[in-house]
Amino acid sequence: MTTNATLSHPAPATSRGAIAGGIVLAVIAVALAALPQIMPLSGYVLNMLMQAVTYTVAVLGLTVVLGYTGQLSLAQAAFFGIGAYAVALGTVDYGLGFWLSMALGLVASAAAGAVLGLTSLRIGGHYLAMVTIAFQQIVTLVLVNSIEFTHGPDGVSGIARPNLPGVSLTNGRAYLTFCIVVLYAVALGVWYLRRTRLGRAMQAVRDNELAAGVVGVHTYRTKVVAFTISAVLGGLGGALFASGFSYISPDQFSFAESVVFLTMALIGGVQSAFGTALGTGLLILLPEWLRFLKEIYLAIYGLSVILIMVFMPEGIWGLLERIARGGGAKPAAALVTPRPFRLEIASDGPAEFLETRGLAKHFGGLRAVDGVDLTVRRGTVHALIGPNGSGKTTLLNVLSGLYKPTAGSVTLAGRDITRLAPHERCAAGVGRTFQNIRLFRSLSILDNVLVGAQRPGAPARGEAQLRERAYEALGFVGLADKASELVGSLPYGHQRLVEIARALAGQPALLLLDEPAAGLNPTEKQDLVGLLRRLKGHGLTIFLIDHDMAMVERIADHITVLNFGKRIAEGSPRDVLRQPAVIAAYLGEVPTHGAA
Ligand SMILES: Nc1ncnc2c1ncn2[C@@H]1O[C@H](COP(=O)(O)OP(=O)(O)OP(=O)(O)O)[C@@H](O)[C@H]1O
Repeated sequence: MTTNATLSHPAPATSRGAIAGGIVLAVIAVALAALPQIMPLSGYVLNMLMQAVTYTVAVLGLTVVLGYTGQLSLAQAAFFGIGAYAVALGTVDYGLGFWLSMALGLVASAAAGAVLGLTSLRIGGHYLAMVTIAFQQIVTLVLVNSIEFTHGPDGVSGIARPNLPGVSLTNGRAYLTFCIVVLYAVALGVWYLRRTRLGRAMQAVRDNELAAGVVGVHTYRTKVVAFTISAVLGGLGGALFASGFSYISPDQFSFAESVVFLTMALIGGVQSAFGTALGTGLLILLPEWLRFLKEIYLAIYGLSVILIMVFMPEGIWGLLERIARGGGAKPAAALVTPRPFRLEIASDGPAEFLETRGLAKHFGGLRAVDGVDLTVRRGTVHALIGPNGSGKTTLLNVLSGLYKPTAGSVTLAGRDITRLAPHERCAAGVGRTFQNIRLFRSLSILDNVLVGAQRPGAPARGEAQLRERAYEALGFVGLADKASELVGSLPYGHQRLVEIARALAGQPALLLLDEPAAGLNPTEKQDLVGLLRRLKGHGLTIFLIDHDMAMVERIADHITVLNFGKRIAEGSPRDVLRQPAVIAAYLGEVPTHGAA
């Protein structure tokens, strides 16, 4: 570990390929924006470009909700419809003007998106996707059947285009340029979002929701925000679309259109704003290019889509990125000398740092944890041991908030944390690692640790401080030079260290480790013991589960033994490991004396 407090700010590794790619993109972007002004475009081409641009704005919403946050939404056409009908009815029936109508449409889309996101509290995965389909169908039914309000299947015509101060957008070419500028702003925002605290939280939820909560991400709120942003973008795309075509009807916003939006995002590469734009453009242009095939064109179109999806699961953009990276070559490491690792742990408060009283967790009739009283003293290493299935991991899950206890209480530094959610416990100073490593696999090592550093209430604030903190934690575990590598490319032992660094970056006061030595070789175990001793030296309280008795004996100040969910022994390693009840529990023999 470096002792001098020097930190050269980590510049993101920028390859020549990325710069070249950026220049190419910028040239294409400027050329596209200038196209309507410098080239005579037929009405047909103008309409196609208008559709591509307004659709892309809406499909970028899927990048946020599905690409970044991993939540499948099949209602994007419904939000597109809400935005479109707000502008259509607002301008045609109510004389509100474009801007006010659009604002109302965005508010309505945001509200509907937030409500959909709120349902994720009760349900998730496929069921949540079903709810989005139901919402889509409700919107379609309203558009078709509320004839008085929406004009029904006849649709709305004569939708006006807006004006900007000093600029008339009534001309189709001027309006297209305006839509392209809006698209650029949205695409830039979505691209940048990925690099922000919120974007990292979203990606953490996508990669591992359980771990995200434990490292301080408010997973529920993150999903609601993602749904809301996605809905607003859907509404914005729809509002621009309605004015662009001056006529809309319900069939343009049906479930089939939601599937088309989803296909566009997946084909291009849903995890990237550029990929989404590429996929949308391609799926609008492809049918036109294939028209010369006459009656078999639909079959070829369908086949192309299937082939892209099967052979490019990350989409076309994902493939291009992989090629640009040189077939998986490691990105250049940032030259960073981390500051020495610091932990700011309050030294006042009760010596009994973590206490459980009568803690129980039952799964139906199975008493996995059965009325456990536990006291972990401040600044000690406390080990929890016991045979397989004795309830150790369940106890740790109750302590970190992943399981609600059936009975009993948990107190941290005198504060009752029994009812707190995982992210709130993290904010209270509880960090943890998992028996089966739970990292955010598509993120870099640095981004994994940044998610830990940005937990609510952590001292690190701005992006620079967060990076500094993340590098400190990575330097402590000896991985600062690998920060920019993808976490999935690391060997198993190093992945365990990244999990520890992620927890440490959040400045915990208590670290819960679930079998940290599992799968490590003897040298790595030796290093782990050294690392835990150094952490103890920083005043951290450590509560760990492990099966390696030699390691536990070397590192632990105190041991608690569980069997069948009950505490059967407690004390110093020397005493506990020699107790007949403990030996019997491990060897499966019936003790001849009463249990401790
Ligand atoms: N989510 C769950 N639903 C039902 N039963 C569970 C659940 N989680 C754990 N159990 C059961 O609770 C008991 C305790 O399991 P737990 O994983 O806590 O044991 P452990 O001591 O950590 O075991 P190991 O050392 O093998 O990891 C086991 O019988 C297990 O099958």
